[in-house]
Amino acid sequence: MRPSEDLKQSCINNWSAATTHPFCIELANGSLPLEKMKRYLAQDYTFIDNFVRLAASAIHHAPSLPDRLPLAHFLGIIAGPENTYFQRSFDMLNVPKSEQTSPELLTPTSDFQALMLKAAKSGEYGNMVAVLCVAEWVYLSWAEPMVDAVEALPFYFGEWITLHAGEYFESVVEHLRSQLDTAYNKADASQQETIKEYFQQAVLLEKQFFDACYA
Ligand SMILES: Cc1ncc(CN)c(N)n1
Repeated sequence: MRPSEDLKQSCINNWSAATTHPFCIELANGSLPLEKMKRYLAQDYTFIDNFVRLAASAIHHAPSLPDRLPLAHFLGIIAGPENTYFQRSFDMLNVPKSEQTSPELLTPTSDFQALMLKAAKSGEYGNMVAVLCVAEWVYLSWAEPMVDAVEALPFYFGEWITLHAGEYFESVVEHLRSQLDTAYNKADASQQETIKEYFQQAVLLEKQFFDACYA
């Protein structure tokens, strides 16, 4: 079995809770209360900031140019269409400027930021791709089955699904999984344990992030 699949199975309960979360189900059927979506968007925009920093660090530490380029390309999507999605959604949902730039952080948001910065500062590529892989793979897993619902949804729900589904996004997740598989296979037993801890902590935080925004 691929190491990434083994890692996922090692925390399958939290994985399943995150990828079938009522927040995602209600987003996809259009019944998610707008106050919850606004809270989520404001928290997630701060998540994106540290995600970009972690991805930049992973690009720097990747073993070769072919390993670097897919993530570099994906950063362009985050800086472009994904960033524009947030701006358009903030406008449409009347999220105040102060909430857009400096919301009071919920505990899972600050814990996730700390984990991303810790992974970046560790200087270990395996730790970095463990966290990045979880963040995108969890989103592919919940969003992909929901794509048929998109047409009937307002853009602030529908585009959040399409940004995390489809052939291109699948290729991003496949890239992160194969980078994680390789880094894990090359690591010694103690480094493998550390990679596993990052992976499991990131899955737990994905679940807690939805819990906190949905509460
Ligand atoms: C918390 C979280 N995790 C993952 C993603 C996927 N881009 C996100 N936007 N926010």
